[in-house]
Amino acid sequence: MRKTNFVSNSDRILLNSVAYGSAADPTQTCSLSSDVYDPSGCDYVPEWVVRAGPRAEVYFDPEEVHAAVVTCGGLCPGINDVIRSLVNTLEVGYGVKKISGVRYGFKGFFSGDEFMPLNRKVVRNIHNIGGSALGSGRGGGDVEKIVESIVNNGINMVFVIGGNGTHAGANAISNECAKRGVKVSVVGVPKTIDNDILLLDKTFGFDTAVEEAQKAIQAAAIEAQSAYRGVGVVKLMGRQSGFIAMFATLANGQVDCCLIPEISWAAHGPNGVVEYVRNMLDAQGHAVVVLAEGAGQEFVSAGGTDAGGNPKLGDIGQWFCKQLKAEIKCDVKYIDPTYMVRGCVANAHDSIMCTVLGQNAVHGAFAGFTGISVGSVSAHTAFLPIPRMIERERLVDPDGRMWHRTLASTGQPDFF
Ligand SMILES: Nc1ncnc2c1ncn2[C@@H]1O[C@H](COP(=O)(O)OP(=O)(O)OP(=O)(O)O)[C@@H](O)[C@H]1O
Ligand SMILES: O=P(O)(O)OC[C@H]1O[C@](O)(CO)[C@@H](O)[C@@H]1O
Ligand SMILES: [Mg+2]
Repeated sequence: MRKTNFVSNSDRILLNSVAYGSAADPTQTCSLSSDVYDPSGCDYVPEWVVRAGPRAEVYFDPEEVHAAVVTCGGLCPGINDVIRSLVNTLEVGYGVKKISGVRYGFKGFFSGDEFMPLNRKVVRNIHNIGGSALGSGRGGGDVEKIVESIVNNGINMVFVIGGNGTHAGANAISNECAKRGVKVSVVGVPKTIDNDILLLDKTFGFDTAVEEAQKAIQAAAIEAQSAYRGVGVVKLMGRQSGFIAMFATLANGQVDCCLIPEISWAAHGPNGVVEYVRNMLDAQGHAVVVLAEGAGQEFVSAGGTDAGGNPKLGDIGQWFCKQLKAEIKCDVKYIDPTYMVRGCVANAHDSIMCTVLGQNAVHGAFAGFTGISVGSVSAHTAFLPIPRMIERERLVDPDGRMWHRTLASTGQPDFF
Protein backbone atom coordinates (compact mmCIF):
# COMPACT_ATOMS: atom_id res chain seq x y z
CA MET A 1 0.00 0.00 0.00
CA ARG A 2 1.50 3.34 -1.04
CA LYS A 3 1.36 5.58 2.00
CA THR A 4 -0.37 8.52 0.38
CA ASN A 5 -3.84 10.05 0.43
CA PHE A 6 -5.00 8.37 3.60
CA VAL A 7 -8.48 9.21 4.80
CA SER A 8 -9.20 9.89 8.46
CA ASN A 9 -12.09 8.23 10.27
CA SER A 10 -13.30 11.76 11.02
CA ASP A 11 -13.67 12.66 7.32
CA ARG A 12 -17.33 13.05 6.48
CA ILE A 13 -19.51 13.44 3.39
CA LEU A 14 -22.58 15.62 3.58
CA LEU A 15 -25.65 13.52 2.84
CA ASN A 16 -28.06 16.38 2.41
CA SER A 17 -26.27 18.64 0.00
CA VAL A 18 -29.30 20.86 -0.64
CA ALA A 19 -30.19 23.44 1.98
CA TYR A 20 -33.93 23.79 2.63
CA GLY A 21 -34.77 20.81 0.37
CA SER A 22 -38.41 20.49 -0.60
CA ALA A 23 -40.65 17.92 1.05
CA ALA A 24 -40.23 15.47 -1.81
CA ASP A 25 -36.44 15.44 -1.57
CA PRO A 26 -35.29 11.94 -0.60
CA THR A 27 -32.25 13.27 1.21
CA GLN A 28 -34.01 15.90 3.25
CA THR A 29 -33.86 15.67 7.01
CA CYS A 30 -37.57 15.41 7.57
CA SER A 31 -40.08 14.50 4.89
CA LEU A 32 -43.49 15.87 5.66
CA SER A 33 -45.57 15.31 2.58
CA SER A 34 -44.57 12.26 0.56
CA ASP A 35 -46.17 9.01 1.61
CA VAL A 36 -43.84 7.24 -0.79
CA TYR A 37 -40.75 8.07 1.21
CA ASP A 38 -42.20 8.07 4.62
CA PRO A 39 -45.66 6.93 5.64
CA SER A 40 -45.08 8.19 9.19
CA GLY A 41 -44.60 11.72 7.90
CA CYS A 42 -41.05 12.30 9.09
CA ASP A 43 -38.08 10.59 7.52
CA TYR A 44 -34.88 11.09 9.49
CA VAL A 45 -31.76 11.27 7.39
CA PRO A 46 -28.37 11.61 9.10
CA GLU A 47 -26.43 14.68 8.12
CA TRP A 48 -23.11 12.96 7.43
CA VAL A 49 -21.68 9.64 6.41
CA VAL A 50 -18.09 8.47 6.80
CA ARG A 51 -15.79 9.06 3.85
CA ALA A 52 -14.45 5.89 2.28
CA GLY A 53 -10.79 5.38 1.49
CA PRO A 54 -7.59 3.85 2.84
CA ARG A 55 -6.69 4.47 6.48
CA ALA A 56 -3.16 5.04 7.80
CA GLU A 57 -3.88 2.51 10.55
CA VAL A 58 -5.28 -0.86 9.67
CA TYR A 59 -6.97 -3.33 11.95
CA PHE A 60 -5.83 -6.56 10.29
CA ASP A 61 -2.43 -8.10 9.58
CA PRO A 62 -2.65 -9.05 5.86
CA GLU A 63 -0.77 -12.27 6.60
CA GLU A 64 -3.63 -13.35 8.82
CA VAL A 65 -6.51 -12.37 6.57
CA HIS A 66 -8.80 -14.95 5.04
CA ALA A 67 -11.25 -12.95 2.91
CA ALA A 68 -14.47 -14.40 1.48
CA VAL A 69 -16.50 -12.94 -1.37
CA VAL A 70 -20.14 -13.87 -1.97
CA THR A 71 -22.66 -12.66 -4.56
CA CYS A 72 -26.39 -13.00 -3.89
CA GLY A 73 -29.71 -12.12 -5.52
CA GLY A 74 -30.30 -11.43 -9.20
CA LEU A 75 -27.50 -10.68 -11.63
CA CYS A 76 -26.36 -7.18 -12.37
CA PRO A 77 -23.82 -5.87 -14.88
CA GLY A 78 -20.56 -5.22 -13.07
CA ILE A 79 -20.57 -7.95 -10.41
CA ASN A 80 -17.39 -9.41 -11.87
CA ASP A 81 -15.79 -5.97 -11.97
CA VAL A 82 -16.43 -5.69 -8.23
CA ILE A 83 -15.01 -9.16 -7.55
CA ARG A 84 -11.95 -8.29 -9.61
CA SER A 85 -11.46 -5.01 -7.79
CA LEU A 86 -11.85 -6.66 -4.37
CA VAL A 87 -9.27 -9.31 -5.22
CA ASN A 88 -6.80 -6.89 -6.81
CA THR A 89 -7.01 -4.52 -3.84
CA LEU A 90 -6.71 -7.32 -1.29
CA GLU A 91 -3.76 -8.93 -3.06
CA VAL A 92 -1.86 -6.02 -4.58
CA GLY A 93 -2.92 -3.22 -2.25
CA TYR A 94 -2.60 -5.07 1.05
CA GLY A 95 -0.76 -8.33 0.35
CA VAL A 96 -3.57 -10.70 1.29
CA LYS A 97 -2.86 -14.25 0.13
CA LYS A 98 -6.00 -16.14 1.08
CA ILE A 99 -9.20 -15.13 -0.75
CA SER A 100 -12.14 -17.50 -1.19
CA GLY A 101 -15.11 -17.17 -3.53
CA VAL A 102 -18.35 -18.54 -2.07
CA ARG A 103 -20.47 -20.34 -4.66
CA TYR A 104 -24.06 -19.45 -5.65
CA GLY A 105 -24.97 -17.04 -2.86
CA PHE A 106 -25.21 -17.40 0.91
CA LYS A 107 -25.91 -21.13 0.76
CA GLY A 108 -22.38 -21.60 -0.61
CA PHE A 109 -21.11 -21.06 2.94
CA PHE A 110 -22.58 -24.37 4.04
CA SER A 111 -23.72 -26.28 0.93
CA GLY A 112 -20.56 -28.36 0.78
CA ASP A 113 -19.48 -26.74 -2.50
CA GLU A 114 -15.75 -26.01 -2.38
CA PHE A 115 -14.84 -22.33 -2.11
CA MET A 116 -13.25 -20.98 -5.28
CA PRO A 117 -9.67 -19.80 -4.61
CA LEU A 118 -9.36 -16.25 -5.91
CA ASN A 119 -6.25 -14.36 -6.89
CA ARG A 120 -5.21 -11.68 -9.34
CA LYS A 121 -4.62 -14.23 -12.08
CA VAL A 122 -8.04 -15.87 -11.70
CA VAL A 123 -9.91 -12.56 -11.86
CA ARG A 124 -7.84 -10.92 -14.58
CA ASN A 125 -10.45 -11.14 -17.34
CA ILE A 126 -13.69 -11.89 -15.52
CA HIS A 127 -14.97 -8.34 -16.08
CA ASN A 128 -15.15 -9.13 -19.79
CA ILE A 129 -18.07 -11.45 -19.20
CA GLY A 130 -21.41 -10.73 -17.57
CA GLY A 131 -22.93 -12.46 -14.56
CA SER A 132 -21.06 -13.61 -11.49
CA ALA A 133 -17.91 -15.72 -11.76
CA LEU A 134 -18.86 -17.19 -8.37
CA GLY A 135 -22.47 -17.87 -9.28
CA SER A 136 -25.25 -15.96 -7.53
CA GLY A 137 -28.44 -17.16 -5.93
CA ARG A 138 -31.36 -16.44 -3.65
CA GLY A 139 -32.08 -18.24 -0.39
CA GLY A 140 -29.60 -19.73 2.06
CA GLY A 141 -29.76 -16.80 4.46
CA ASP A 142 -29.25 -19.10 7.45
CA VAL A 143 -27.17 -16.82 9.63
CA GLU A 144 -26.24 -19.47 12.20
CA LYS A 145 -24.87 -21.82 9.57
CA ILE A 146 -23.07 -18.99 7.76
CA VAL A 147 -21.35 -17.83 10.94
CA GLU A 148 -20.37 -21.41 11.77
CA SER A 149 -18.77 -21.66 8.34
CA ILE A 150 -16.99 -18.33 8.86
CA VAL A 151 -15.58 -19.55 12.16
CA ASN A 152 -14.68 -23.04 10.93
CA ASN A 153 -12.88 -21.67 7.85
CA GLY A 154 -11.04 -18.95 9.77
CA ILE A 155 -12.62 -16.22 7.65
CA ASN A 156 -12.16 -12.72 9.03
CA MET A 157 -13.37 -10.55 6.13
CA VAL A 158 -16.63 -11.11 4.27
CA PHE A 159 -17.48 -9.08 1.18
CA VAL A 160 -21.12 -9.37 0.29
CA ILE A 161 -22.27 -8.19 -3.13
CA GLY A 162 -26.05 -7.94 -3.34
CA GLY A 163 -29.21 -5.91 -3.01
CA ASN A 164 -31.51 -5.04 -0.11
CA GLY A 165 -32.07 -8.66 0.92
CA THR A 166 -28.39 -9.52 0.76
CA HIS A 167 -27.56 -6.48 2.85
CA ALA A 168 -30.12 -7.52 5.47
CA GLY A 169 -28.30 -10.86 5.53
CA ALA A 170 -24.88 -9.16 5.75
CA ASN A 171 -26.06 -7.07 8.67
CA ALA A 172 -27.46 -10.12 10.45
CA ILE A 173 -24.15 -11.97 9.92
CA SER A 174 -22.20 -8.99 11.26
CA ASN A 175 -24.46 -8.83 14.35
CA GLU A 176 -24.23 -12.55 14.99
CA CYS A 177 -20.43 -12.45 14.74
CA ALA A 178 -20.33 -9.54 17.19
CA LYS A 179 -22.65 -11.44 19.54
CA ARG A 180 -20.33 -14.43 19.49
CA GLY A 181 -17.19 -12.30 19.81
CA VAL A 182 -15.97 -13.40 16.38
CA LYS A 183 -13.75 -10.69 14.89
CA VAL A 184 -14.97 -10.39 11.32
CA SER A 185 -15.45 -7.40 9.04
CA VAL A 186 -18.61 -7.79 7.00
CA VAL A 187 -18.78 -5.23 4.20
CA GLY A 188 -21.48 -4.92 1.56
CA VAL A 189 -21.31 -3.66 -2.00
CA PRO A 190 -24.81 -2.66 -3.17
CA LYS A 191 -25.76 -4.47 -6.38
CA THR A 192 -29.06 -3.80 -8.07
CA ILE A 193 -30.10 -2.87 -11.56
CA ASP A 194 -33.29 -1.57 -9.95
CA ASN A 195 -31.36 1.28 -8.27
CA ASP A 196 -33.54 0.78 -5.22
CA ILE A 197 -31.08 1.44 -2.38
CA LEU A 198 -31.70 4.46 -0.16
CA LEU A 199 -29.17 7.27 0.24
CA LEU A 200 -27.05 6.38 -2.78
CA ASP A 201 -26.59 8.51 -5.88
CA LYS A 202 -26.89 5.40 -8.03
CA THR A 203 -26.06 1.70 -7.87
CA PHE A 204 -23.68 -0.01 -10.28
CA GLY A 205 -25.33 -1.81 -13.19
CA PHE A 206 -28.27 0.57 -13.36
CA ASP A 207 -26.73 2.70 -16.08
CA THR A 208 -25.90 -0.36 -18.18
CA ALA A 209 -29.43 -1.74 -17.73
CA VAL A 210 -30.93 1.56 -18.91
CA GLU A 211 -28.64 1.53 -21.91
CA GLU A 212 -29.55 -2.08 -22.79
CA ALA A 213 -33.23 -1.22 -22.48
CA GLN A 214 -32.81 1.33 -25.25
CA LYS A 215 -32.52 -1.45 -27.81
CA ALA A 216 -35.91 -2.86 -26.82
CA ILE A 217 -37.64 0.53 -26.82
CA GLN A 218 -36.08 1.49 -30.12
CA ALA A 219 -37.28 -1.76 -31.70
CA ALA A 220 -40.76 -1.25 -30.23
CA ALA A 221 -40.90 2.28 -31.65
CA ILE A 222 -39.81 1.12 -35.09
CA GLU A 223 -42.31 -1.75 -35.09
CA ALA A 224 -45.10 0.56 -33.95
CA GLN A 225 -44.29 3.24 -36.50
CA SER A 226 -44.13 0.73 -39.35
CA ALA A 227 -47.43 -1.02 -38.62
CA TYR A 228 -50.97 0.19 -39.27
CA ARG A 229 -52.18 1.37 -35.86
CA GLY A 230 -49.06 -0.16 -34.36
CA VAL A 231 -48.50 -0.30 -30.61
CA GLY A 232 -45.07 -1.19 -29.25
CA VAL A 233 -45.17 -2.42 -25.66
CA VAL A 234 -41.96 -2.97 -23.67
CA LYS A 235 -41.76 -4.51 -20.21
CA LEU A 236 -38.63 -3.72 -18.23
CA MET A 237 -37.30 -5.01 -14.92
CA GLY A 238 -38.13 -3.13 -11.76
CA ARG A 239 -39.89 -5.07 -9.07
CA GLN A 240 -40.91 -2.32 -6.70
CA SER A 241 -39.05 0.63 -8.19
CA GLY A 242 -39.58 2.10 -11.63
CA PHE A 243 -36.18 3.71 -12.09
CA ILE A 244 -35.17 1.61 -15.12
CA ALA A 245 -38.48 2.24 -16.89
CA MET A 246 -38.39 5.95 -16.07
CA PHE A 247 -34.78 6.55 -17.12
CA ALA A 248 -35.08 4.36 -20.23
CA THR A 249 -38.22 6.27 -21.22
CA LEU A 250 -36.54 9.62 -20.72
CA ALA A 251 -33.43 8.59 -22.61
CA ASN A 252 -35.40 7.22 -25.54
CA GLY A 253 -37.78 10.11 -26.02
CA GLN A 254 -40.25 8.24 -28.26
CA VAL A 255 -42.34 6.73 -25.49
CA ASP A 256 -45.98 7.84 -25.18
CA CYS A 257 -46.68 6.24 -21.85
CA CYS A 258 -44.55 4.96 -18.96
CA LEU A 259 -46.12 2.93 -16.16
CA ILE A 260 -44.22 2.27 -12.93
CA PRO A 261 -45.01 0.46 -9.66
CA GLU A 262 -45.04 3.65 -7.59
CA ILE A 263 -48.03 5.12 -9.42
CA SER A 264 -51.41 3.48 -9.71
CA TRP A 265 -53.32 3.64 -12.98
CA ALA A 266 -56.59 2.53 -14.46
CA ALA A 267 -56.47 0.37 -17.56
CA HIS A 268 -60.11 0.83 -18.54
CA GLY A 269 -62.61 3.65 -18.58
CA PRO A 270 -62.42 7.14 -20.08
CA ASN A 271 -59.22 8.00 -18.16
CA GLY A 272 -57.61 4.59 -18.54
CA VAL A 273 -54.42 3.73 -20.40
CA VAL A 274 -56.26 1.74 -23.09
CA GLU A 275 -58.32 4.78 -24.01
CA TYR A 276 -55.18 6.90 -24.06
CA VAL A 277 -53.53 4.47 -26.49
CA ARG A 278 -56.64 4.59 -28.68
CA ASN A 279 -56.37 8.38 -28.76
CA MET A 280 -52.68 8.20 -29.63
CA LEU A 281 -53.43 5.83 -32.49
CA ASP A 282 -56.16 8.13 -33.79
CA ALA A 283 -53.93 11.17 -33.50
CA GLN A 284 -50.50 9.92 -34.61
CA GLY A 285 -51.08 6.41 -35.95
CA HIS A 286 -48.85 4.57 -33.47
CA ALA A 287 -48.01 4.40 -29.76
CA VAL A 288 -45.16 3.18 -27.56
CA VAL A 289 -45.77 2.03 -23.98
CA VAL A 290 -43.09 1.13 -21.44
CA LEU A 291 -44.10 -0.80 -18.32
CA ALA A 292 -42.00 -1.65 -15.31
CA GLU A 293 -42.64 -5.30 -14.41
CA GLY A 294 -43.92 -4.28 -10.97
CA ALA A 295 -46.50 -1.83 -12.36
CA GLY A 296 -50.20 -2.66 -12.07
CA GLN A 297 -49.62 -5.76 -9.98
CA GLU A 298 -53.11 -5.39 -8.53
CA PHE A 299 -54.38 -6.61 -11.94
CA VAL A 300 -52.18 -9.70 -12.23
CA SER A 301 -50.48 -10.71 -9.00
CA ALA A 302 -51.14 -14.23 -7.76
CA GLY A 303 -49.24 -13.52 -4.50
CA GLY A 304 -46.39 -15.56 -3.07
CA THR A 305 -42.70 -14.88 -2.69
CA ASP A 306 -39.48 -16.18 -4.23
CA ALA A 307 -36.59 -17.89 -2.39
CA GLY A 308 -35.31 -14.49 -1.28
CA GLY A 309 -38.66 -13.40 0.14
CA ASN A 310 -39.35 -11.01 -2.74
CA PRO A 311 -42.92 -10.79 -4.05
CA LYS A 312 -43.58 -12.96 -7.11
CA LEU A 313 -44.89 -10.84 -9.94
CA GLY A 314 -47.66 -11.51 -12.44
CA ASP A 315 -46.96 -10.68 -16.09
CA ILE A 316 -48.34 -7.18 -16.47
CA GLY A 317 -46.99 -6.88 -20.02
CA GLN A 318 -48.95 -9.84 -21.38
CA TRP A 319 -52.05 -8.74 -19.51
CA PHE A 320 -51.83 -5.20 -20.82
CA CYS A 321 -51.39 -6.34 -24.43
CA LYS A 322 -54.45 -8.56 -24.03
CA GLN A 323 -56.52 -5.57 -22.87
CA LEU A 324 -55.37 -3.52 -25.85
CA LYS A 325 -56.22 -6.25 -28.33
CA ALA A 326 -59.62 -6.86 -26.76
CA GLU A 327 -60.65 -3.20 -26.74
CA ILE A 328 -59.12 -1.39 -29.68
CA LYS A 329 -58.24 -1.96 -33.28
CA CYS A 330 -54.46 -2.13 -33.22
CA ASP A 331 -51.40 -4.18 -34.11
CA VAL A 332 -49.54 -4.92 -30.87
CA LYS A 333 -45.84 -5.85 -30.80
CA TYR A 334 -44.72 -6.90 -27.34
CA ILE A 335 -41.06 -6.91 -26.35
CA ASP A 336 -39.97 -8.33 -23.01
CA PRO A 337 -36.16 -8.17 -22.86
CA THR A 338 -36.22 -9.56 -19.27
CA TYR A 339 -32.74 -10.79 -18.40
CA MET A 340 -31.11 -9.11 -21.39
CA VAL A 341 -30.82 -5.82 -19.50
CA ARG A 342 -28.79 -7.42 -16.73
CA GLY A 343 -27.05 -10.46 -18.22
CA CYS A 344 -24.46 -8.31 -19.94
CA VAL A 345 -21.08 -6.71 -19.42
CA ALA A 346 -21.02 -3.40 -17.54
CA ASN A 347 -20.55 -0.26 -19.56
CA ALA A 348 -17.46 1.88 -18.95
CA HIS A 349 -19.20 4.11 -16.41
CA ASP A 350 -20.43 1.17 -14.33
CA SER A 351 -17.15 -0.66 -14.69
CA ILE A 352 -15.23 2.24 -13.18
CA MET A 353 -17.82 2.63 -10.43
CA CYS A 354 -17.42 -1.08 -9.57
CA THR A 355 -13.66 -0.72 -9.37
CA VAL A 356 -13.97 2.21 -6.99
CA LEU A 357 -16.55 0.41 -4.83
CA GLY A 358 -14.56 -2.83 -4.63
CA GLN A 359 -11.41 -0.99 -3.66
CA ASN A 360 -13.16 1.01 -0.96
CA ALA A 361 -14.92 -2.06 0.43
CA VAL A 362 -11.47 -3.52 1.11
CA HIS A 363 -10.30 -0.26 2.70
CA GLY A 364 -13.39 -0.40 4.93
CA ALA A 365 -12.68 -3.95 6.03
CA PHE A 366 -9.01 -3.21 6.74
CA ALA A 367 -10.05 -0.16 8.74
CA GLY A 368 -11.99 -2.57 10.96
CA PHE A 369 -15.51 -1.51 10.00
CA THR A 370 -18.27 -4.11 9.96
CA GLY A 371 -21.97 -3.98 9.13
CA ILE A 372 -21.26 -1.27 6.59
CA SER A 373 -21.73 -0.90 2.89
CA VAL A 374 -20.00 1.29 0.38
CA GLY A 375 -21.65 3.60 -2.11
CA SER A 376 -21.58 6.83 -4.00
CA VAL A 377 -23.07 9.74 -2.04
CA SER A 378 -23.08 13.26 -3.44
CA ALA A 379 -20.43 12.03 -5.94
CA HIS A 380 -18.07 10.85 -3.17
CA THR A 381 -17.58 7.29 -2.01
CA ALA A 382 -18.85 6.67 1.50
CA PHE A 383 -19.13 3.98 4.15
CA LEU A 384 -22.77 3.71 5.19
CA PRO A 385 -24.50 1.87 8.04
CA ILE A 386 -26.44 -1.02 6.47
CA PRO A 387 -29.62 -0.75 8.60
CA ARG A 388 -30.27 2.81 7.44
CA MET A 389 -29.78 1.87 3.78
CA ILE A 390 -32.25 -0.96 3.84
CA GLU A 391 -35.09 0.50 5.88
CA ARG A 392 -37.10 0.12 2.69
CA GLU A 393 -36.61 0.12 -1.05
CA ARG A 394 -35.81 3.41 -2.68
CA LEU A 395 -38.73 4.42 -4.89
CA VAL A 396 -39.36 6.90 -7.66
CA ASP A 397 -40.91 10.01 -6.15
CA PRO A 398 -44.17 10.76 -8.01
CA ASP A 399 -43.80 14.40 -6.95
CA GLY A 400 -40.15 14.52 -7.93
CA ARG A 401 -38.65 16.39 -10.82
CA MET A 402 -37.38 13.32 -12.66
CA TRP A 403 -40.86 11.83 -12.89
CA HIS A 404 -42.23 15.21 -13.98
CA ARG A 405 -39.58 15.32 -16.70
CA THR A 406 -40.72 11.89 -17.80
CA LEU A 407 -44.34 13.04 -17.96
CA ALA A 408 -43.28 16.07 -19.99
CA SER A 409 -41.51 13.73 -22.42
CA THR A 410 -44.35 11.24 -22.85
CA GLY A 411 -47.18 13.75 -22.59
CA GLN A 412 -49.27 11.19 -20.69
CA PRO A 413 -52.02 12.30 -18.31
CA ASP A 414 -52.91 10.81 -14.91
CA PHE A 415 -54.72 7.52 -15.51
CA PHE A 416 -57.47 7.61 -12.92
N1 LIG B 1 -33.04 -10.55 7.11
C1 LIG B 1 -32.29 -11.46 6.50
N2 LIG B 1 -31.45 -12.24 7.22
C2 LIG B 1 -30.66 -13.15 6.62
N3 LIG B 1 -30.65 -13.35 5.31
C3 LIG B 1 -31.47 -12.62 4.55
C4 LIG B 1 -32.34 -11.66 5.10
N4 LIG B 1 -33.03 -11.10 4.08
C5 LIG B 1 -32.62 -11.70 2.95
N5 LIG B 1 -31.68 -12.61 3.23
C6 LIG B 1 -30.98 -13.48 2.30
O1 LIG B 1 -30.41 -12.67 1.26
C7 LIG B 1 -30.65 -13.30 0.02
C8 LIG B 1 -30.64 -12.30 -1.07
O2 LIG B 1 -31.81 -11.48 -0.99
P1 LIG B 1 -32.73 -11.27 -2.27
O3 LIG B 1 -33.02 -12.58 -2.87
O4 LIG B 1 -33.84 -10.40 -1.87
O5 LIG B 1 -31.77 -10.51 -3.27
P2 LIG B 1 -31.27 -9.02 -3.18
O6 LIG B 1 -29.97 -9.00 -2.49
O7 LIG B 1 -32.31 -8.14 -2.61
O8 LIG B 1 -31.03 -8.73 -4.70
P3 LIG B 1 -32.18 -8.42 -5.79
O9 LIG B 1 -32.15 -6.93 -5.95
O10 LIG B 1 -31.74 -9.14 -6.97
O11 LIG B 1 -33.46 -8.90 -5.22
C9 LIG B 1 -31.99 -13.97 0.21
O12 LIG B 1 -32.14 -14.97 -0.70
C10 LIG B 1 -31.92 -14.46 1.64
O13 LIG B 1 -31.34 -15.73 1.71
O1 LIG C 1 -35.69 -13.83 -11.83
P1 LIG C 1 -34.78 -13.44 -10.73
O2 LIG C 1 -33.37 -13.82 -10.92
O3 LIG C 1 -35.30 -13.86 -9.39
O4 LIG C 1 -34.73 -11.85 -10.66
C1 LIG C 1 -35.74 -10.99 -11.07
C2 LIG C 1 -35.66 -9.72 -10.30
O5 LIG C 1 -34.35 -9.29 -10.05
C3 LIG C 1 -34.21 -7.92 -10.33
O6 LIG C 1 -33.50 -7.81 -11.53
C4 LIG C 1 -33.47 -7.21 -9.23
O7 LIG C 1 -32.18 -7.67 -9.14
C5 LIG C 1 -35.63 -7.39 -10.47
O8 LIG C 1 -35.74 -6.27 -11.28
C6 LIG C 1 -36.34 -8.60 -10.96
O9 LIG C 1 -37.69 -8.58 -10.60
MG1 LIG D 1 -34.34 -8.38 -2.85
